Amino acid sequence: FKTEIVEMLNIKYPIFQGGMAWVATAELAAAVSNAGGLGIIGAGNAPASFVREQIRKARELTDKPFGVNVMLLSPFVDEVMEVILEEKIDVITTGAGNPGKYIPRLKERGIKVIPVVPSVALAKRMEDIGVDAVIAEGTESGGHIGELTTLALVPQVVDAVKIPVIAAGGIADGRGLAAAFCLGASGVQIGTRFVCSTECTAHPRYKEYILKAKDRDAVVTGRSTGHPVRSLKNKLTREFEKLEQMGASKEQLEKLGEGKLRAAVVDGDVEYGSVMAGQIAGLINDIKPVKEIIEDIMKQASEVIGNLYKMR
Ligand SMILES: O=C(O)COc1ccc(-c2c[nH]c(CNC(=O)Nc3ncc(Sc4ccccn4)s3)n2)cc1
Repeated sequence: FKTEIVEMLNIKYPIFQGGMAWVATAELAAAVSNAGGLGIIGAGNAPASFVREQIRKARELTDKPFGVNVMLLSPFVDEVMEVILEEKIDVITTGAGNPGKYIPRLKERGIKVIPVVPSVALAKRMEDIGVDAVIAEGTESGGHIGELTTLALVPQVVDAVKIPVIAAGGIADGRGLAAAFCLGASGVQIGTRFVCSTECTAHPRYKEYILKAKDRDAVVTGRSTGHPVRSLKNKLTREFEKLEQMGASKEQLEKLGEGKLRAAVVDGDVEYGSVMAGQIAGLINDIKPVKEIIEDIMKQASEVIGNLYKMR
């Protein structure tokens, strides 16, 4: 599948690994890049020193291209961008905001910028300011989400912009990759599926909780704060729902959510931590090496597309 995005980034397969905060460390990103996808280090809310260290570690583990995801709500976003400019990273993705103010300096360094967009309007604005591609992420995704589904958002973004579109949200196997191609995407970004990989450094209890999840367990909390987040049902989400029903303030709700992703990913606190995962969690029932995950996706996508062809 030699798509535009494969050519642009000099990768083998049109598969990005989501730059998930706390989860997407150098080990996971390097494994994905070594397997032919685009591994992406998640900067999350971490300071510049952490990001520099992860980049150094990734460079020891792979000589393939890899990216860094900049979470634009991070208090350290400016210093993290400085590190990215200094370290001459090939490509960055961005999330949870508009990277507009950083584009000129990134482009002059030849760094490719691929923002996540939750709407057609933002996709168009991003194309106008010169980004290289967009990741159209549906509400099925884990973590901080928009309102539109992948099936509705992706074709509308594809029709609205000329730059390549990566589909994200609810994709975890070859059927999802084949579906994304049918909608006009040049590739996919996958998150939850890569959490359940051997090389992922998230706590084993976090991975187990995803394996046990069913289709309706990935619920949304925090809509009233303006930053809705999808995570697996547990005591924290029930606490969130109760507070929201009681009309708790934005500050109270954000206070409740603080540090909870780290508690889940690093300490394995799946009861009171924020076990961020997408609606596709119910499809994931095993922990496999990244190479196997990627090769299974490519093999199944070929079979599905072959069968569709025969059905004509
Ligand atoms: O016009 C604007 O500025 C609004 O623009 C946007 C609005 C939303 C998005 C968006 C949605 N999804 C993504 C990419 N995915 C994510 O960013 N997923 C995330 N998961 C956990 C995160 S940590 C967090 C979460 C909330 C509040 C504070 N910290 S970020 N970006 C991108 C741009």
